[in-house]
Amino acid sequence: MNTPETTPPENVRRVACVGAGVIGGGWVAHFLARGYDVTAWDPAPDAEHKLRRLVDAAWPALTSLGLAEGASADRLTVAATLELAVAEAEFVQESAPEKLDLKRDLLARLDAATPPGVVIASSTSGYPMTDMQTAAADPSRLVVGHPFNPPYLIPLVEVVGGERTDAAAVAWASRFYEVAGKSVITMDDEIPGFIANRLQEALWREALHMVANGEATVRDIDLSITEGPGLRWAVMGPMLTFALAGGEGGMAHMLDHFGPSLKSPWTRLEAPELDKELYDAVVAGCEEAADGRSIADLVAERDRGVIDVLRATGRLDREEGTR
Ligand SMILES: NC(=O)C1=CN([C@@H]2O[C@H](COP(=O)(O)OP(=O)(O)OC[C@H]3O[C@@H](n4cnc5c(N)ncnc54)[C@H](O)[C@@H]3O)[C@@H](O)[C@H]2O)C=CC1
Ligand SMILES: C[N+](C)(C)CC(=O)CC(=O)[O-]
Repeated sequence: MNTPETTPPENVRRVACVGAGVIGGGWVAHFLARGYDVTAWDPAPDAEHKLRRLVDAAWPALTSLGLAEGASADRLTVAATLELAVAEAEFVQESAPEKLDLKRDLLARLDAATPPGVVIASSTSGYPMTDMQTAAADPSRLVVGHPFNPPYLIPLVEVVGGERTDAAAVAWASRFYEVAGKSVITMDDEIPGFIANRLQEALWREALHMVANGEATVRDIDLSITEGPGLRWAVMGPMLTFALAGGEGGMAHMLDHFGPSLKSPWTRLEAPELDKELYDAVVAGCEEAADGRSIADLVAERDRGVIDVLRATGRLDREEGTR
């Protein structure tokens, strides 16, 4: 993959974002705030309008976090074609809909149009790159770079290659994301759902079971995390958090004490049937929880809250590469 044309991660100036919805738009906002020139492409007729609106909505939060020198929303160009978007890119982030055939064809098209040696990353939430890279002429430069919503505030990116990805492309992408201000987990193996989504989906599956069985409301589910473990998880992960549950004895005492409860029939990890009743209950519960606030209101509220948490836990003061 490493050809003479490959720009060192530290020297990248121009990034292309292909697919500019919730996540692609969030990536655009992030890269602009970090001082990159960004070229975007999305086939939807109203995509440019929506993208610029998303960037404008995110900009106050990004300004309050601190923009990179020279960063400006004016450094966004919306290209008329995919080919024009990637023609001068030094890195490409694909964020098109989560459909395997579409990703396969799109990555092949991106590979054909992008200059040699340039790494192309997919935002996929769970497809293994091995399954997405099958139609590309040069699959060696294709990697997964899985972000979290919104990519302009949540630091984590999970990076992994496929069977035909060159290890150099994975290393390059991981370093590039670090330089671009993200926290990176690089995986050696293609774990289904990666790491964080596997954890989130387990929690979500249990939540849906409880709603389906009338054991908890949508509000109960959300409150149980925001007023409970979620507060600790922003500071320490579930492992260290539970180590503290063992007092002076730490994790060893915690396991001796509570380990046997692992076998208690608390969970229902089989996925519940997402039938109309459950679907309607979850949608109605979220509308009730929103209590009249629009999606734009909730996005602004979430962004303020995440920034407060990042600030309160000292993450904004750390050196380059942590956000
Ligand atoms: N929404 C989320 O919370 C997260 C989503 N992701 C992943 O990001 C990717 C994008 O998801 P969202 O932004 O949520 O979807 P979205 O539906 O908000 O945006 C998808 C965009 O892709 C465009 N599009 C449609 N066909 C296309 C094509 N052939 N080529 C390029 N663009 C095309 C659409 O016009 C739309 O603007 C998916 O792979 C998803 O799994 C990753 C992390 C979180
Ligand atoms: C719901 N989702 C699976 C698309 C979520 C993600 O992939 C990551 C996130 O933002 O939580």
